[in-house]
Amino acid sequence: MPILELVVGITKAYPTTTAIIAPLFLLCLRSIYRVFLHPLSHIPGPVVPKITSLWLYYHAYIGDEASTIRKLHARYGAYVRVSPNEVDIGDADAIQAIYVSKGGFPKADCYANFDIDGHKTIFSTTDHEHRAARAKAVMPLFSTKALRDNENAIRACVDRMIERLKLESQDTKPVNVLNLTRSLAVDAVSTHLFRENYNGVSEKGPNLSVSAFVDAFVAVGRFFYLPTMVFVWLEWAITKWQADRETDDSMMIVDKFVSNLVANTTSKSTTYPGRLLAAGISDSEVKAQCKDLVFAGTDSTGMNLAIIMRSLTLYPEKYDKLKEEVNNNTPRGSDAQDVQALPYLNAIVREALRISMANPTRLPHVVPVGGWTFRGIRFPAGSLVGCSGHELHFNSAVFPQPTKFVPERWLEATEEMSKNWFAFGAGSRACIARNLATLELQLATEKLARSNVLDGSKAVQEHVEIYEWFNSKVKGEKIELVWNRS
Ligand code: HEM
Repeated sequence: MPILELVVGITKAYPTTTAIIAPLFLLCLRSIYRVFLHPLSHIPGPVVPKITSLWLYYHAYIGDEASTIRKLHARYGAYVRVSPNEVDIGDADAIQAIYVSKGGFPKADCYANFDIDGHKTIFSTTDHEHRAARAKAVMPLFSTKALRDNENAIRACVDRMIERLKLESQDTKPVNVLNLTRSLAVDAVSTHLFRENYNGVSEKGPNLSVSAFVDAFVAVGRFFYLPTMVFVWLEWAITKWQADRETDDSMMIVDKFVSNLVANTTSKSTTYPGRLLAAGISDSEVKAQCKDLVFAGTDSTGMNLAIIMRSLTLYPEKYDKLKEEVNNNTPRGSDAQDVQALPYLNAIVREALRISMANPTRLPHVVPVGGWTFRGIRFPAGSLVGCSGHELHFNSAVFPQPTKFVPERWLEATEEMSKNWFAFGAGSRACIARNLATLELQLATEKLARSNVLDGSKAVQEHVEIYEWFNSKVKGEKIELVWNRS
């Protein structure tokens, strides 16, 4: 074995040089393998993400992942390799196989970074059976019937938010509507699913008390793709060295709220926690599942409703058209159509869900054993694939002037548009609460029109900029409107 003897000889003669050169040599070999020989080497993309996952970690962290990958799609086509083992797919026809058929491919391991207090949640679990037991228990609460039965209570939450908006709009100072819409979102979720109103709308301060808690979970998105071991250490270090009073207080408030909730719930109760307890889930896990709803239910719905308010302010002619539809419906009394049946109102809701980018990035799933072939392209078992709202919703071939708010486009929606609309994900792991979230948005949009509360409003920011994390974060945490009362 002369080569082996040569290597051993060199190592002994030059130990320091070998210690430096050997890892570099192995890195080079690994890079060559990843670029030219890896089972995903046929997928196009820039060289750096083919070689290292650090590229994806970096863009996820700084919050420009979705728009950066979008530029790559423009250059390389519908399939882009965004890390050594991961492909971003900008083709809505792939949704069926990845997310829908036979339950879709399993979620990627990195969802574990969204576990709460050491528990897998309905959202974070990658295990089909684990999810099924819990989802089956709570699913009846999200049915159209359950929502219809409780519509008046949700409507009352909307009414209270509009009253507060009216009050705040009397001031000459800008109103952060994102804070109000988040307050409504937490009230609607707690009222409907916990049968206990969190009552965020009546909080007087500039920031809702659960906001810092929600933002802490949103910020997990910066580290979404990190291996869970690394994520856990990083989170520990951040909590230790970057402790933040507001977040700690908010965490405590939410913890106390769900602890009381679970302590006062029996397994006979038909609420969200009651149904989970009846399914044999431990108290500690039920608390975590409820916290997950406070996070998921507050952030995305809040963001979408704030975008509706801002868009109606920016486009007064669309606001007038909405008012006309709603006001023509109201006098019909018991013959009035349900909000679900008002075409323009629903077009507004759908369009806001398209442009809001509440969840802009790829929803990564794992190609199962046996691999997957799509449009003649082979994806090996274990590789990660996924589609993103950013890529599908801003596809100008499907949505002309894609970043513009044009509800009218939904009045005659094409099949392509519906196929590319990915606001709630798709298939068995799509948003469990999409009916609830949609109803909240519909009722609030109706009330905005009926109350005339946006009359005379102006948008303060020219652009709303976001960090493109799994759940986007609005830079500055404000979407502001101002009323000219002079
Ligand atoms: C407009 C508002 C909302 C939007 C745009 C939205 C969006 C999404 C999306 C895109 C997913 C799929 C994530 C993935 O596959 O990785 C999802 C899942 C989920 N959402 Fe929502 N969501 C909204 C409101 C809500 C609300 C109000 C709740 C709770 C009350 C909620 C709870 C959940 C849960 C538990 C899941 C995980 C479902 C599963 O994996 O089985 N969401 N949501």
